[in-house]
Amino acid sequence: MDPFRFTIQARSGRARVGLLTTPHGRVETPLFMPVGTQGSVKGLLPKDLKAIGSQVLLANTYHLLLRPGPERVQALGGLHRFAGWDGPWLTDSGGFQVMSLGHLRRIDEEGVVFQSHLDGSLIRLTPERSIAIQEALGADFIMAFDECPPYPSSPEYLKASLERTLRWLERSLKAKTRPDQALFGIAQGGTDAGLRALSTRETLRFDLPGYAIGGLAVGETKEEMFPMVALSTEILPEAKPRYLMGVGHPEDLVAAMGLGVDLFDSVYPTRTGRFGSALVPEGRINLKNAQYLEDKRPLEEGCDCYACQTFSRAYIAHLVRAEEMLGGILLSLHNLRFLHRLTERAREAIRQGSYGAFAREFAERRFGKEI
Ligand SMILES: CCNc1nc2cc3[nH]c(NC)nc3cc2c(=O)[nH]1
Repeated sequence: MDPFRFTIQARSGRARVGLLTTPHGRVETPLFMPVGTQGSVKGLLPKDLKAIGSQVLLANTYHLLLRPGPERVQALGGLHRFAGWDGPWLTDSGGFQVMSLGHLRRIDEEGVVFQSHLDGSLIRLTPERSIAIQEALGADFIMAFDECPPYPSSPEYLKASLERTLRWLERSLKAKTRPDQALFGIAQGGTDAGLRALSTRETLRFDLPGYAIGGLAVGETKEEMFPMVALSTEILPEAKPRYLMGVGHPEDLVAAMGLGVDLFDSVYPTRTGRFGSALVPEGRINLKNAQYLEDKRPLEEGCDCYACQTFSRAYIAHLVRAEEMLGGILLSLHNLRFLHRLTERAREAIRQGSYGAFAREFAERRFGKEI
């Protein structure tokens, strides 16, 4: 039986509720994946992530390659055991972080050569090596080794890059040995509709358990990004999960779920939490702002998270000003719970066949009035 079966449970317009089976349990989509870059969602205990409804965690291959190394993680039982999360994990393939973090030295047909941001040592990543690393780490979902072109890129560069990414996808698939891991392909093509369609169609020639929409959320405008998301989900098969990489603003999740996206990841909720901001239906409040120092209300009225059930905005504003660890911890916990509640409510609305009303109500509160 297919260890990664995906079945559609309900539809509302193009939005859908899916049930995704994995070797580490079944998960409901649409879902948001908290990012645990180095095998830890910064400041949060796995048991608390479970309690707020996290289902799948994401870890970064680039970071775990540099430290502690995939061999060590494997020797210590793999990611699930090592990091104390027995639900599904997804690892990325390392290329993207090399572009953004590592000191890229060269990119050619073989792969990429980069300098570690930790000690400057030279490291080579190829499709084969990326898959071997992800197999050692032991995630349930692994990603093909691709190139995410910088924004903006010329059509010529975009085309050459997407063609190489397709050759790298073939090599990634050939290098795969574990049947208990699902390899997702990643479509590219930037914000060029013709190239986006071409890359998506060519990626579909590989029969894979899921497909990612890559190359977006890299600095383009929303007006450029969303037509590419819509185009992608028109082409991608209904029966497979669609993963929009790096998208994590609430309004973007609501729009993309309405376009049939099933999986999301972003550092936004945890990073903005560490920087002192809380996600609320109207948008975001920054607890560094003096106006909250005597505000007895919770971060968000009606939120069921521990931070909102236990503390006031005034206390959390104090923690943020005092640079107490607990400030970032409580805000990260709330922000993730906010996104998990959003996807829970979205799944419920889809089941009721009323996703349009849900999206409109969300938009009215988010954009209806200034905070
Ligand atoms: C799995 C590694 N490959 C890979 N990661 C990505 C991560 C992203 N993160 C964002 N915005 C924050 N866009 C992304 C695009 C890609 C992409 O096109 N490819």
